[in-house]
Amino acid sequence: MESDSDSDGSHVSATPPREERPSSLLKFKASSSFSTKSSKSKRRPSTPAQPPSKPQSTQEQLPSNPLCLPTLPFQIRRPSDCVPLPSTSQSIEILPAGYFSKSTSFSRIRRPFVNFEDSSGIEPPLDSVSNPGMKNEGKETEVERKSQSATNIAKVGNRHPNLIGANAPAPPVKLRKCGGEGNFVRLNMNGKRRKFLNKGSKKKFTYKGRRGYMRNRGKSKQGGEDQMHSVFESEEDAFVSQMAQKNSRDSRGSKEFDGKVIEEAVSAVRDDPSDDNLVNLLKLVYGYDSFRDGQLEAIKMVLSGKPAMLILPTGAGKSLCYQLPALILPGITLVVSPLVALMIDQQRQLPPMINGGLLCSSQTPEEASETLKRIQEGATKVLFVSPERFLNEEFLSIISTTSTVSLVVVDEAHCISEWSHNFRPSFMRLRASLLHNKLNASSILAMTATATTSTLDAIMSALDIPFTNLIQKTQLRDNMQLSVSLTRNRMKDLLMLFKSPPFVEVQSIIIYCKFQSETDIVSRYLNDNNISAKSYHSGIAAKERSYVQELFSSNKIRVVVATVAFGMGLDKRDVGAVIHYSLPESLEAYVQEIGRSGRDGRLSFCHLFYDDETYVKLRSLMYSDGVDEYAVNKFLSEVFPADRISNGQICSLIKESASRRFDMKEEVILTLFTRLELGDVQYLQLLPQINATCNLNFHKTAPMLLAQKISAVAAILKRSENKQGLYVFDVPSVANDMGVTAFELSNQLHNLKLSGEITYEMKDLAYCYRIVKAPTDFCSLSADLTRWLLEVEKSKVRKLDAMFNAAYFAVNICDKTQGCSGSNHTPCLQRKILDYFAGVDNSYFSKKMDQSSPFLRADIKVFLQSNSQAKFTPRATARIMHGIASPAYPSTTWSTTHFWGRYRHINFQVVMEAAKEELKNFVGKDML
Ligand SMILES: Nc1ncnc2c1ncn2[C@@H]1O[C@H](COP(=O)(O)OP(=O)(O)OP(=O)(O)O)[C@@H](O)[C@H]1O
Repeated sequence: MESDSDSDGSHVSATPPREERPSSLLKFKASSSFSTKSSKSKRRPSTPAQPPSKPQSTQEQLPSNPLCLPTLPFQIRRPSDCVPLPSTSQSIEILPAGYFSKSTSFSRIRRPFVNFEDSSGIEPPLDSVSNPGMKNEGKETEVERKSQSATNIAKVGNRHPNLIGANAPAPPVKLRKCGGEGNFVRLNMNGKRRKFLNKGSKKKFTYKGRRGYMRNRGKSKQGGEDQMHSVFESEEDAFVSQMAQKNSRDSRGSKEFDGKVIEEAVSAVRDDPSDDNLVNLLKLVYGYDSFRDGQLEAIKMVLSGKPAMLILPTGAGKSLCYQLPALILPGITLVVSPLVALMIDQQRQLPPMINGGLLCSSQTPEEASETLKRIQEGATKVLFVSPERFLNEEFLSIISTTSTVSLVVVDEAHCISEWSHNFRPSFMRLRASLLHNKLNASSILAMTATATTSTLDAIMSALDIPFTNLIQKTQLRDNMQLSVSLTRNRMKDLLMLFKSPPFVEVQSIIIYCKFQSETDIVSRYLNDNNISAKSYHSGIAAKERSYVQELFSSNKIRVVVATVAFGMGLDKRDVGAVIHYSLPESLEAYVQEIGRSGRDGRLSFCHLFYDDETYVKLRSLMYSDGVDEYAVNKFLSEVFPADRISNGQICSLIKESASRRFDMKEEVILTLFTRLELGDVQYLQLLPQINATCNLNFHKTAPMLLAQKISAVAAILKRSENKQGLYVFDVPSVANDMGVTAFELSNQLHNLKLSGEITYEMKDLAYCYRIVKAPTDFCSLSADLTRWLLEVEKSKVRKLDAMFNAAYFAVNICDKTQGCSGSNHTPCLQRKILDYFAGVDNSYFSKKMDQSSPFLRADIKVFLQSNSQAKFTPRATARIMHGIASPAYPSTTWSTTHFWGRYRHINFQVVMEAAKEELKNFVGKDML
């Protein structure tokens, strides 16, 4: 995305020197502030060079197309081509109740706020407190820091009360001496409740140290960019493991509580779930005097067995809404969460009398079986489980046969919806039918802080939650002061922000950047200016990340400069400011990220820098997941191979190579699979991913002799190729021949290995699925799937546009009659955010991208001619013109072309259309 050099034959360009910025954007008031730095000046001089090394052409690697794949490198579809297969801006007054508290935080600021629109408005740094963090960084004790922080906050204006609810600040939790074992209500194997034997024995509760959870997988994200999913389970690593171990060591070991008193309070609630009894239990368990807004309502709904949808702001206390019911309900509570780090954090925060467990795919088999054993023993009251694990047949059967599932909690429930900012295909597979039929779950609770109306619809219909059971409070806390400024020089402006009130006085700050490289540069710059900072992103070694988080959590460093990889699951209560160095990708992401601040209820400060160049770059990136019909068709033809389709057949698709062949990210492939499983017609059933290729070696008995005795060996010999003495075969194919599952075949191989007959190695991680009903009309199916994916892509672009619009509005359009002043735009940003969540269209600004360029077609032509050895689709060509890497066209190969990212400022769709026209001409000419 970043690179741009002249190095291939395509240096002969029809284009004059590149425009330095999107020209149409310049027409707008705000756009006068584009970075004046010429990107061209950074480029190497144009030298005739070799064309980029030949890419792995997606088409060349395909098997002959049994369906309607064209011979052209792109597809022009006509219905007759398809051969069916045989039968196989609102006013503040209308805002929701509770939107603004009577004492809104922004109205309490007494000091003038730094104004980035008018530098004359910037207050000089206060001499005495010019940068308290600078003096003793890493040396102050926590007490000193806290007292200084309190003084500083007081200097800024006032100590802000906890505005999240109507509650007074929470008193410290006082836990009494234990009168029983940790989990005073246990399940036996029948799922029935039984009391502890040592009830009332006054035995001191200690939390047993738990084993590490995850193996070190230390992967770094390709491309230097941390998308939200980069920190999800598939990429969890040693950091998570370390945190898990640390948490299990230090979370609960020293706490004590009076189990008998709590047990009595629980019994009282069971008999009569009145407000008084619940508040009494709240006090005993947490030490809090009252529930926050929405908590009591949600808890009562869950206790009454009704499915509930809960929308509360970040840091408002959603976790308590399942923790307390978990204590009261007889069975186990399952919490499905998208992020292992989040699960670990939530497990750590469980009160000591609630025994927690964790299950995720990155655990070792030993760790997972230990957790399962504890569940079977009834020793686990709340189980945090990743969706991948949750959907595993084995898990479902263990849970349903050994436990009573009282409650299933879907945390970050927006991940269920493809219209959310953070869609997870595995979440989409969580459905009410599954939860009820397979688990017999008594109750369901879905929770999120960020859901638009369409996301909400999707969640509630997937989980069968009626709208009467929606508990929705405002999606914003009002103790966050929101400011925004257009930046010409982000680095300089950032430093200025740090030197100005109120930021100069804030002790704990997170800066969010889009790219990993930015985090390193910014943190170095801050350190050079005596502000202690560390960078954090998924490319940093796990140990180092863990260390950075610890330094930050213990206030030994003032600033963490991070990508989105940091923060989810972070409940550091005293983060006083969040600065967005780059525009977030959506208002949902913005709300989540600023929600890391002010969790102690005090006023926090959130500043957003925006500039048009970053917006244009991000807008390009929104097209990196999209696919077109040509690719979907290829995908379908491999998933349902014409020669091998039979219902019930188990098949596999190797992830890495498929991703390159279809030029689709693995996540997109999984999304398609999910859609084929859960759409109107169920075409397939997804099975757990497996290593699909087996390399096997015989040791004791000759293969033919062994085959006479063992049917698995006979089946293997039939299907395998001999490669340098090794028998290489596809595991699902052999399993199909034998009429067993791949899992059963693996068990047989394992036994043969134990007997010394064979050794083997499994590789090539693959999606595994059972064909339920092969589609009869591939063409209309691929058209439907493509339409859906394009809608999802458009929705992502609209989200970014809405984010940009909000920032643009604040800086350029806001008339400051509603309480905004200087760069402080809390009222208007809050309104924009709430409008957005309520479904009010914010996308008026999206049309401002350039719609064309006189040189575009000519440049595409030159590009195609100079890379005639490769085959392109219109989308692949447009991606290169936008500088977007994809599995089949990686940046390592293609960023060397002169055209890489050259037309980023032109609407992607326009570039794609132009590419389509040129490809038609190009291929046509070639054929003459
Ligand atoms: N009734 C209450 N009174 C005082 N403090 C509370 C209350 N309920 C929860 N809290 C505290 O609020 C903090 C945030 O809670 P929690 O982590 O559950 O928030 P959340 O809504 O899940 O936030 P996020 O969406 O950001 O994960 C915790 O430290 C918790 O102890």
